[in-house]
Amino acid sequence: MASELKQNGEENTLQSIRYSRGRLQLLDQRKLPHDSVYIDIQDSTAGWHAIHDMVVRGAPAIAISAALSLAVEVANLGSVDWSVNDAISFLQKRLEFLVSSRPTAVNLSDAATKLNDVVLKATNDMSKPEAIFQAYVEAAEGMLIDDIDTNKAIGSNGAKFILSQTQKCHNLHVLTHCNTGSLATAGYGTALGVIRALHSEGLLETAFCTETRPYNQGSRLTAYELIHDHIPAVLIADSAAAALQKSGRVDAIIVGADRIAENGDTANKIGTYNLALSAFHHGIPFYVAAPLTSVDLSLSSGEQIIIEERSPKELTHALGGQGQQVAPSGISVWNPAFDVTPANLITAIITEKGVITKKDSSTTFDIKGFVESFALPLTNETNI
Ligand SMILES: CSC[C@H]1O[C@H](OP(=O)(O)O)[C@H](O)[C@@H]1O
Repeated sequence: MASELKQNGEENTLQSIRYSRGRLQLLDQRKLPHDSVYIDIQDSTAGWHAIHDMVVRGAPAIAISAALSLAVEVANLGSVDWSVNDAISFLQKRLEFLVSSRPTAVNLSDAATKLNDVVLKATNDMSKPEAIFQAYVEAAEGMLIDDIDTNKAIGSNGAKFILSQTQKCHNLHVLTHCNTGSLATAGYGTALGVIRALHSEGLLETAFCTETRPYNQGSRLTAYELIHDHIPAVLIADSAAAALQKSGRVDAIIVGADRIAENGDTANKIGTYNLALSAFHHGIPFYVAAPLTSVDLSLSSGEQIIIEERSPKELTHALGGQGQQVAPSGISVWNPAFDVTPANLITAIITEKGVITKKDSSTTFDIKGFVESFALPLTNETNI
């Protein structure tokens, strides 16, 4: 067993997840950009709270953090007088509990389903609880390691495709929303990974990032990442995004995803739909960048995606609910954390396996066909 799991090989302040077998630390993203504080996560209960309270956030990051929180719990169990069935039941119940921490990002339930499959397969091959626990831990660790390669493939595919679609051969101005970088993944990022790839190829003039109220993932996290990587960046208010597009200073918009339905309808941070509507009006290409673990083929359209509603305090108090009260007591609040952008407003979906475009005059995507073309396991809602 690897005693020290090397992740992206370098210590940096953008590492949302720090892991070695038996130990998990999560960067407390609620304290960024001012303080870089890591919290020790001892078990799946602590993992659940870290995800629910947005210590860690971002669809891939919450899936990996959940998986690893149970891995450290298992690694530190010590000797238990359990049967094989006890071990399976324990893992399945903890995975089901972890999935309940946040409802919208499918990556979390996708990871739980895959880990459950690993556990059941291990049961067939081995007859000791320790062996089943070992199989679980190694599979969870694999998700951490694989994510960075996935994100770099998304970055490369996205940069090539965006360049192929624009008349400009450099000096691109790209607008992004929320945070989809190293802080939302195991490293490098998805939509922000595409921006990193464009920058590293010398193709990017400016990355515009929205502040992304009410939780300010853009002003607190994406701006932090862009400054950290010395990428030329401009922060704008969410409400300035349409005016910026009207000014002609945006060549493309690229966002992440929390759950993509079979037809390409995409749930993402609240405000994404606004951007897509404005992009459509201004004739600006609108791209979604996400790993295939963000696809939920069990949903035919975005109508069925559950949208998380978060605390009113995120609006009535500054700093996403952590600061002073700014709205009068007693005001009613509606605070959906995500919205759904219909496929007809999305130009293309950039994945680690390639870019999904619409066929002919279709207004929707055939994601099932894309996934099957790689003979990949079909992603469906968790079955645990
Ligand atoms: C690559 S992260 C995907 C997605 O997650 C973020 O939501 P949250 O910060 O609430 O976890 C945002 O919707 C990103 O686009």
